[in-house]
Amino acid sequence: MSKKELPVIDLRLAKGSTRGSLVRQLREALTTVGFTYLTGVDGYDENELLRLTRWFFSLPLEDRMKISRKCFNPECKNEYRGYFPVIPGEVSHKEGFEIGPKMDTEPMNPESLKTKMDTEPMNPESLKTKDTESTNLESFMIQFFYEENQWPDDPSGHTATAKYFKTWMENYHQKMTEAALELLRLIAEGFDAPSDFFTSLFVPRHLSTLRLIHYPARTDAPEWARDGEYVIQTAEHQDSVMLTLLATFQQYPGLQVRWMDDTLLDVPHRRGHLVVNIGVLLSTMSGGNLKATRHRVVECGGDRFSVPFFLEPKFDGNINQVLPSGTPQLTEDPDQRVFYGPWLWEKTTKYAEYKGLIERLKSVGLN
Ligand SMILES: O=C(O)CCC(=O)C(=O)O
Ligand SMILES: [Fe+2]
Repeated sequence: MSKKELPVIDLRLAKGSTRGSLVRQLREALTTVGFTYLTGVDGYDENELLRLTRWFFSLPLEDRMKISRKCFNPECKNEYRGYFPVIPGEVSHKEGFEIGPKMDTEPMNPESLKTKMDTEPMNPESLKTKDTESTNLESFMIQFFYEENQWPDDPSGHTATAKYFKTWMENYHQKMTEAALELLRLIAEGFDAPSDFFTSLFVPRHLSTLRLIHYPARTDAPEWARDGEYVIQTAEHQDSVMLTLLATFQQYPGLQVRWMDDTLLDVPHRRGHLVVNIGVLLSTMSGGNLKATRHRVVECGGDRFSVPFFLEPKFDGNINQVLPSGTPQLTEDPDQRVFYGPWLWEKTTKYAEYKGLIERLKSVGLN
């Protein structure tokens, strides 16, 4: 890799005799840089995505707060999916709206999933014993992660736009899921694993998250949110998930990726291209071969919008697996199942915003 810019992958090459070459290109990109541009995603419409994202954040704050997480507005019903406001005093300076997969049937019934999980041992590290308490906690976690999306109903006279927004975003979530699962098949093939090596982790009910982000301009950024000439909007980090498909937009640069020589590379927008990167979970499941590269967002002279899609397994997907030629890294025991849901719960509830929820659970004898 001579040039210092992200490689470009064209998903259209997955069809026909060019697939083998695409598999090799993808493996090279993701085992070195860990980031790539991705084009050729069927139906990807960045103009409409940006228009609707802007529309959402132009709604009165009062309307957005009606569909926020409970920790930001006790009157809301949702704990996990929905709007989150800017938190003053944090380096990460953004508001967002998080959307899970569309629930095709009824919302998840914890009993049906639990019956299935009871036949498979849970990871003792995540959920100590199978006594009543932990079983109740398990039910709570399932309901928490599988809660239904909430949507703006826009009482200010744009009801048709609000309906269109919901349908469009549900479809976009589905399209991103399909593209991400095709990438996982191509990745598996690149490691001489069966094409569907990862598929069972996602079917039938994965927990992937589509996040619309608005970074408001910060005119008076404090010293601790600066790095030399830059104002930081999202501190340097690795994504924790399997794969991220990030939509960026022409007017809003600001993404910087930690290159292999340890310098930070500006990643400009490319028309019709998403940016794909590996998360820690998939890196772990590849025995460290796929790189979960660090990246950050810096202010680009005003407001900024972006839309990452995070591919995540289902609640009872066993994440203690590794592609051929690697050893499982999550536990000492390769036969030990580690389910995604409880693993994610441990991580999610460490955030300050969930302190209140943990207190509530403790007060009723859970957690
Ligand atoms: O806003 C961006 O361009 C990147 C956001 C990001 O890295 C993240 O949400 O994990
Ligand atoms: Fe990220």
